Amino acid sequence: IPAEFDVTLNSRVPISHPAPTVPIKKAKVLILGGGLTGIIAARTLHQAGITDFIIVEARTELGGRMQSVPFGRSPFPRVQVEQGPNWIQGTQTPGGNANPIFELAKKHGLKSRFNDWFESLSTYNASGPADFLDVFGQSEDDYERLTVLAGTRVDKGLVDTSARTGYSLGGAKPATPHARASEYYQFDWEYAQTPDQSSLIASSWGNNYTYDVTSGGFSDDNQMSIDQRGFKTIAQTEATEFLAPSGRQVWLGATVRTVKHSREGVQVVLADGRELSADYALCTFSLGVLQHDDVIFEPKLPDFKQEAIQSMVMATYTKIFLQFPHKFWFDTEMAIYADEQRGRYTVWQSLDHSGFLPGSGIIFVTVTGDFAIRIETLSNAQVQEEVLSVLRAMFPSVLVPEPTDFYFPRWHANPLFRGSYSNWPPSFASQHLDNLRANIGRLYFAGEATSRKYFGASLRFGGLVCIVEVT
Ligand SMILES: Cc1cc2nc3c(=O)[nH]c(=O)nc-3n(C[C@H](O)[C@H](O)[C@H](O)COP(=O)(O)OP(=O)(O)OC[C@H]3O[C@@H](n4cnc5c(N)ncnc54)[C@H](O)[C@@H]3O)c2cc1C
Repeated sequence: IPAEFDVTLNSRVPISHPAPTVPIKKAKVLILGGGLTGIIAARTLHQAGITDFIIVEARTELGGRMQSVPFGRSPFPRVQVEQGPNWIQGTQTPGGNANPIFELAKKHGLKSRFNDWFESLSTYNASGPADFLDVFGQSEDDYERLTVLAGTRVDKGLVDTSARTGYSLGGAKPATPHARASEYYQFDWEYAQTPDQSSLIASSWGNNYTYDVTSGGFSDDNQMSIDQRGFKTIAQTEATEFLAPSGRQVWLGATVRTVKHSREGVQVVLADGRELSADYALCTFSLGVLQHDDVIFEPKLPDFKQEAIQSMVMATYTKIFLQFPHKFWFDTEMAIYADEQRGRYTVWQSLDHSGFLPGSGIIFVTVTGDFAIRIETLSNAQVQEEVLSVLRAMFPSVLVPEPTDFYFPRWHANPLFRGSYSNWPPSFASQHLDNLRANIGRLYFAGEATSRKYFGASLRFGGLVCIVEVT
């Protein structure tokens, strides 16, 4: 309380002095979170003629998990690398449905390139280069059988199982480091958790609705953004097309602490004490944020909602970027490293490649799931040492130099995300998804995790579904 308002501190202030109040900003709709879902929800409202909304975002820019960061040290120019999403997964087949992200990319002239995950691939183990592409080919067939099995179970009305059970029923029981690394590349690298931790049916849905044209998917291409404006440019440029130039519809640097909801409306209290109120609110915060109680709901969310929130998993997918004074690695786009320990620094991608960022000296390795959470507890120096030891094993005849730059984000610890994207565990029932999406009176929910077809690793348009009801 400022001293001039506090009668106990300053007796000259008359006792009748009005109590200090923080002005409440009123809007028709508050959109909580300025990621892609929040932006598209705002666009939907705008198109419906409702312009009295405010996007409330804690970060200093829109885009959410779409985050490009400058990376690299002299003598190389610094380049933008994507610590969040990188690929448009499934683009369009002639005459077929277009992935809405692909549409945005075309509209805003995103520079991207086809990324050949399956044909431009080198393989290594702890002794160096090792050709196990035949084993890898087998793992592609195993994954194909897995998705077919999931479809059969849905058709027969059978219950879900883990993807591990599905693999085993299909006869796939990887027993060697080569087979386990190949399976990891097919599965964990997409779902950010192991087959044991993932739903058979839901993981296959995600795959089919994205890649399989006969199941309503877009195409089997993965298009990688190499745009130096950052992948986020498609979200941010789209937003500037309809948001008021005055900036009144967006509050940046505004961290929500409390969401009070009632039959009359929704009131939001920010970390700095400012308050906003509205007739409706649409919460697009990540599943991880909801799970972690970073935001307090008053009254508490009902039991059915809390059960749904806690039943899904916010998985972690971490890219570790390294820059070296010269390129000493493979000329393919991708590489698999098969360690004795499943999932230990398995998937490598060269950015210093003619199709991507040639001459950049950059390579990155991706880790997922529990291993990704584990490295967040280590220091940068410890992780760098582990990664370098793997590179030395992969390239025994090379004197692997010290990197000129090294970086990885800590998605799991980040209070605005608490992980990278959602994954369905085998115990997740379909009803949980309905409950995750369900509104509580005037408080609506959207975002990546609330999408039945595209939860997890595909950019989400969940906001569209809920906002129709709001309008
Ligand atoms: C490492 C990684 C790799 C990925 N790879 C791909 C890929 O290649 N292709 C693909 O299609 N998808 C990928 N994804 C998934 C994709 O990024 C997400 O599905 C999508 O960005 C989710 O958008 P959203 O708007 O639902 O959520 P978010 O982007 O999380 O938006 C929610 C917003 O809420 C804000 N927020 C959180 N808490 C608060 C608070 N208390 N107060 C105010 N604001 C708050 C956050 O800052 C954020 O901006 C990846 C994600 C990650 C992290």
